[in-house]
Formats: sequence, C-alpha cells, structure tokens
Amino acid sequence: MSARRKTPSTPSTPHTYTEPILNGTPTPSSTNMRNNPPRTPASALFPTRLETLLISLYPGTLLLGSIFSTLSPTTRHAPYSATLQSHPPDFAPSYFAQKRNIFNVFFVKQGWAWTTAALVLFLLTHPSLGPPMRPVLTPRRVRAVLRYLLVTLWWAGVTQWFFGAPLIDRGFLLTGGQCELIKDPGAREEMSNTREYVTAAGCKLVGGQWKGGYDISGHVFLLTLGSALLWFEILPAVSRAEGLRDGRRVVMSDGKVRTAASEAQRESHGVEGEAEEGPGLGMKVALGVMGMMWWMLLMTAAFFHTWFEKWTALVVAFTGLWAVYFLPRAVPAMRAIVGMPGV
Ligand SMILES: CCCCCCCCCCCCCCCC(=O)SCCNC(=O)CCNC(=O)[C@H](O)C(C)(C)COP(=O)(O)O
Ligand SMILES: Nc1ncnc2c1ncn2[C@@H]1O[C@H](COP(=O)(O)O)[C@@H](OP(=O)(O)O)[C@H]1O
Repeated sequence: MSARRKTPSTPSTPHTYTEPILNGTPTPSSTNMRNNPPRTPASALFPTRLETLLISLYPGTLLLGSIFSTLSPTTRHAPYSATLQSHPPDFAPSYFAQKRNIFNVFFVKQGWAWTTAALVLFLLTHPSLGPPMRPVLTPRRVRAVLRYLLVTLWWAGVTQWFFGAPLIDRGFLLTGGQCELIKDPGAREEMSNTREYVTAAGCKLVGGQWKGGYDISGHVFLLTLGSALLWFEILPAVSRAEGLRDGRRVVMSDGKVRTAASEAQRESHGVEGEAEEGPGLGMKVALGVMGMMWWMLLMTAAFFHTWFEKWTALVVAFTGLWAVYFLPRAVPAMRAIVGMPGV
C-alpha cells in the first residue's frame, strides 16, 4: 500500500464533481494490474499495509499505556479501586487520571457528537465527496452517511441502548455484576429491587454502586470506534494527496479480485486538485479530533480499567469496524449499498 506512485496527469477541472460508476464495468489501469496481481477472494478482507499500520496504533497505544502505568512509580504505587475503575480522586497520580478532567467531561463523554461533527464537516468540505460547502447529496456522501449510521448503531447498541440495557451493561450483569444501593439505607434493605437498576447510568443516578461484574471499557470502545471511523473515511483522500497507491482489494460480482482503484473512476479533478488544495478544513478538524482521541485513549490505557477490560473493548470496536469497512470488500451486494471510502 505504501509504495509511492506518481499520480497520472489527467486534465483537471477544479471543483467539477463527477461521481464514479460503482459496480460498473471496471477499468483497471495496466499499472494497477501489474502492481497488484489478483489474489484469492479472501485477500480482499485483509487490510493494506497502511491500514495495518494504522490499526496497530490501537493495540500499540494500549500497550504503551500499560507499560507506562507499570514503570511509573507514582502510578504503580497509587491505590486503585476496581469499583471506580480508577485511582480514587485523592490519590490520582496525574490530572489525566481524574475522571473530572476537562478533556474527559467535554470531549470523551460527548465523543460521538465530536465524531459526528468532524465527519459531517469532512463530508461537506472535501472536494472528493462533492462540491465543497454545498449540501448536495452526492452518492459518495450518501454512502459515507450510511456507513456512519451503521457504525453509530454499533456505538449506540454497545454503550447506550440495546432493546433495554446496552450491551456493555448486559455483559456486566451476565457476569455477576449488580447495582448495590449503598447510599440509601431504605433501598438497601430491599436488595431484591436493586436488580431493577439494570444500567450503569440508572444505578449511579440513584446513588448506587455498579459492582461485581466484568465491565468492558466504554472509553476505549468509543475512542477506538470514533477515531478509526474517521481514519477509514479520510484515508483515501490522504493517500491520494500523498500520491500513495490504493492497495485495497475487492471481490467483483464475477468472483474475481481486483484493486479498489480499478472499481473507482477518479473524479476529473480529484487527484491533482486535492493535492494542490492541501488537507482543507474538514480534514484538519478530523485529524485534530483523532489526535485528541489518541491522547485520551493513551490516558485511559495508563490510568483506568484492567488490562483485559481495555483489550476486549478494542476487539468489540474493531468487530463493528470490520463489518462496515472490510466485509463489503468481499461482498459485492453489500458494497453496492454502503460502498467504500474514496470509491
Ligand atoms: C451532505 C452531508 C450530509 C450530512 C448528513 C449527516 C447525517 C447525520 C445523522 C445524524 C444521526 C444522529 C446521531 C447523533 C449521535 C450523537 O451525536 S448523540 C449525542 C452525543 N452523545 C455522545 O457523544 C455520548 C458519548 N458517550 C458515551 O458513549 C459514553 O459516555 C462513554 C464514553 C462510552 C462512557 O461511558 P461511561 O459509562 O459514562 O463512562
Ligand atoms: N481517559 C479518561 N479520563 C478520565 N476518566 C476516564 C478516562 N477513561 C475512563 N474514565 C472514567 O472511568 C470510568 C470507566 O470508564 P469507561 O467504562 O467508560 O471506560 C468512567 O467513570 P464514570 O462512569 O464514573 O464517569 C470514566 O469517566
């Protein structure tokens, strides 16, 4: 994926948007076919080298945070509360180890709103998706919104609501956790009622302690899901601007494996126009949001939750991302609906 290639010098018409034909007759360039010999259909499901590098940033960050918390004497010696899933506030070894730190309250706790805003701005401003700053519904924008909505469903199901309690809370209850009402003596006497508080949010609202179960990290889940969604959406634009080859493979309806580039007919102005115009506001904001998310992921890795709770959250986030960003590469019918970024 990372092999650099001089972009072909096609005549360009600045700000003229032409939608490529999706699933139409492929027009593979001879260069692409030479550089990317067809492989087995399964190879369409593998990430490219650049994607592998990006994906490995996530386990790498969790590892870095764990190494830091093990090596730092202040963090290692600070008491840890499994119920709070953090160091008690009086013993927090850093500003970022406090739940009430401003980045947690205004950024992570509203993390899906930030992801949504960054994506919408990117979709509205980047010339590869449609006429910049004009709310025209081009097929590329519509498909990007569809992918976003699918990932949003996954975020909502895991953290907010899944026909009742969200999946994280259901997992917690299934593994023996419950809401212990410690602050209200009257309610404590009726412990059978405590089972009624089946969500972490509801439990905390009535002054209870959400205790005893296996609680995957909502922060690791959200920060991974949100930032990787933004990565996958903007990556084709970044690699085009950098003149990188698109090594993604797709299975065509006849079962043959081709490069994603062969499925996309480039927009008339796309390649050179984007490179000349630079990243643009939407991409800069998305990169800023992703940078913040990376930092907060590192802080969560260093100061919160157990090792296992963080790694499972990573797996749950990537399960949803894989279904939306990788599975369609091997399933033409799915790709015809949700498409692929940049195609
Ligand atoms: C031409 C361009 C067209 C663009 C069209 C755009 C279409 C947009 C569709 C709109 C869909 C609406 C979805 C809105 C989603 C939100 O933004 S919801 C509000 C924000 N809420 C959050 O961000 C909450 C995030 N927080 C959490 O998930 C949890 O708090 C946590 C971080 C997981 C942690 O949980 P705790 O247990 O509290 O620690
Ligand atoms: N990077 C971070 N900064 C501050 N607080 C964090 C954090 N990561 C996790 N937490 C806090 O740790 C608890 C468990 O988080 P999660 O399960 O979402 O990963 C949550 O506490 P509260 O629920 O009391 O706010 C959350 O706010």
